[in-house]
Amino acid sequence: MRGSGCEGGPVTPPVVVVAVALLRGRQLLAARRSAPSALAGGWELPGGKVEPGEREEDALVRECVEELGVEVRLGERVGGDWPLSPGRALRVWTGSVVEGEPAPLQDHDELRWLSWGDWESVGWLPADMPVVGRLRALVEEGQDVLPGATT
Ligand SMILES: Nc1nc2c([nH]c(=O)n2[C@H]2C[C@H](O)[C@@H](COP(=O)(O)OP(=O)(O)OP(=O)(O)O)O2)c(=O)[nH]1
Repeated sequence: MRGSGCEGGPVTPPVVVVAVALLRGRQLLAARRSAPSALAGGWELPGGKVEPGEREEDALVRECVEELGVEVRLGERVGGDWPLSPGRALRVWTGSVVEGEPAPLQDHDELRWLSWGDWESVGWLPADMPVVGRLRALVEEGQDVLPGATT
């Protein structure tokens, strides 16, 4: 299109951080970061950066093995790109644990299954707050957000 005023160079794709909202019924797993110091003590959804050449969903399954020691099955995407710091985007899926019990093996010093009424009771990292709100709305609407959800 002429006259668009877009004079910049090629757009650099964002660094993608993937995270999973693990649900057990209406309980949500929150993880408290242990590092770096600027983020330590903040609560987040488990996950991490996608490695070069890696599929996003594969990265998320890998991170759950490394960080929590569990196998997960992913469900639906929650929203689109959630803003992080400039040049970074957070992409979130729902999921459920299919094998193992989550433990804070790496990057976290505490895990907590938050019951439905307590989802906002921890100090989420700023980027996660709207994600948690969106997820609550989806569950409230009765959307089937989990893979092969049973009761
Ligand atoms: N995993 C995760 N990271 C989040 C969330 N919210 C949020 O702001 N972040 C930020 C914190 C970090 O700056 C960045 C994720 O980086 P990370 O350190 O967890 O990534 P990683 O496990 O791949 O670690 P590394 O290999 O780079 O050490 O995204 C979230 O819910 N989950």
